[in-house]
Amino acid sequence: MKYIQTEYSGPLSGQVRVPGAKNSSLALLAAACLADDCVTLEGIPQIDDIRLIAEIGRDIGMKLQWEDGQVVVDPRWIHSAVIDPGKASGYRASYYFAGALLAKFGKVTIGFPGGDDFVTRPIDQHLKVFQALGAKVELHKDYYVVEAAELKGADIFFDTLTSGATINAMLTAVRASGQTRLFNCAVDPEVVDTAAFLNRLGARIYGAGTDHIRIEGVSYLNGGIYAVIPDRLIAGAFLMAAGLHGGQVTVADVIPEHLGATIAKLEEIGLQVECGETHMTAYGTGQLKAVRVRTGMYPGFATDLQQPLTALLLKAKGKSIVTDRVYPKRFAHVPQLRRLGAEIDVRQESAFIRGGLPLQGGWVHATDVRAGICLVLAGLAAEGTTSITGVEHIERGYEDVVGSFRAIGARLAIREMDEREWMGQMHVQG
Ligand SMILES: CC(=O)N[C@H]1[C@@H](OP(=O)(O)OP(=O)(O)OC[C@H]2O[C@@H](n3ccc(=O)[nH]c3=O)[C@H](O)[C@@H]2O)O[C@H](CO)[C@@H](O)[C@@H]1O
Ligand SMILES: C=C(OP(=O)(O)O)C(=O)O
Repeated sequence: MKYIQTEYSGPLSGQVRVPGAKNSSLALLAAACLADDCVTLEGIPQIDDIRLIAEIGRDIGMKLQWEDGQVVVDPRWIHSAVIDPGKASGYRASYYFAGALLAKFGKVTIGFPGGDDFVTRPIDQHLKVFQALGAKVELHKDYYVVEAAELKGADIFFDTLTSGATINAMLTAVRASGQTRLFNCAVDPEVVDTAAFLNRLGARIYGAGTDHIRIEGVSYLNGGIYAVIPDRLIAGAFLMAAGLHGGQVTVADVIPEHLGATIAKLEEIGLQVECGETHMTAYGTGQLKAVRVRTGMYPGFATDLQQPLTALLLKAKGKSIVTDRVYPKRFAHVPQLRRLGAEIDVRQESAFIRGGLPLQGGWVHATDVRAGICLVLAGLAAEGTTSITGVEHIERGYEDVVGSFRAIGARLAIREMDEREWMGQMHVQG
């Protein structure tokens, strides 16, 4: 059993190179299925979610080959649109294979999405897209089947802002006959990135990045080369690390505009943030202010950054309130932070944080990727040693979490324990 051990670390300073975005990469690799020739993707991170996609790809005949930091995808030999339910449920964004394979083959059988568990993560808007474009959806216990004799363009009004279903609608409609118009679309950078990639292959998608997207169906998509956008969520968490003890952290290879709401919130808390064209530096002044944060869909404050921000707010004297409007139950990190001495109450969709209290190291468990990063930050701020289990969740989204935090002076390591030690720990933790 792997765990991460962190030690109290003083001011964190240094530079981190930000890898390609997990959430875009998951969409682009499924989108690559739609091409009629080889596609080269640059910047795809080597994380567990991507390794799972490579396995799914192998099962269905789509080859993925890593060459000098690029992934070459050959979709010409895909022979199956049946995806093992266990693998599909091993990560969240398997629904993109549903859209892409339906578009290419007219039928797909696939397990329900897994990924981080925030109590409810419906996929009704994805299914609505498939049906609106002419497909029949059958739901079974562990999998669903989507089938269409022909996909025909349609007008689709999303009931809620969803980046996943907006992307999936583009994947499904890109080869449909006629015109598809999407209304009330998410405007996340990952939506724009997916549209830009498909357009590079010859798709005709207009308006991505606004709330209204128009897609003119095409019958053929070329191969091509494309670089995925940087991971704004990894970048954001490293900027927050600068605030823990008054350090200075530079994130390189980023698109600063993608982090507008994060910069504004960090400045409100008391950090200074300087932006260059492709890098950003956060300076912790040592004076942190308690604040109110409400998550929202892009360009609002990202739900994926509320957990790391909570770790920072534990250091800000006074009462902070973090409200998650996107995933109102995304607070599984809170009981873990309490183990380290944090005083946080969760009521409805908000965490009420009493900041400025000392934290003391202990054993904690990461339940999802960003909860894991929150615990790493809290562990670096806590006196003594903190041991974080659930590393597999962090590795879904981070290539080398230990190496990248060490690059800014953090004291942490990956450790292993055998089953007997683990059982002993479980006993101590109750
Ligand atoms: C792989 C991936 O890209 N994951 C990201 C993606 O998840 P994901 O694509 O699952 O999230 P969405 O953008 O779709 O979800 C946004 C909101 O819409 C709701 N909703 C979504 C789909 C649906 O069919 N019905 C519905 O009600 C969700 O419950 C949520 O409240 O965006 C989330 C919100 O920024 C991020 O936290 C995740 O990191
Ligand atoms: C929620 C996340 O991931 P996923 O949607 O893949 O579960 C995340 O990246 O924070």
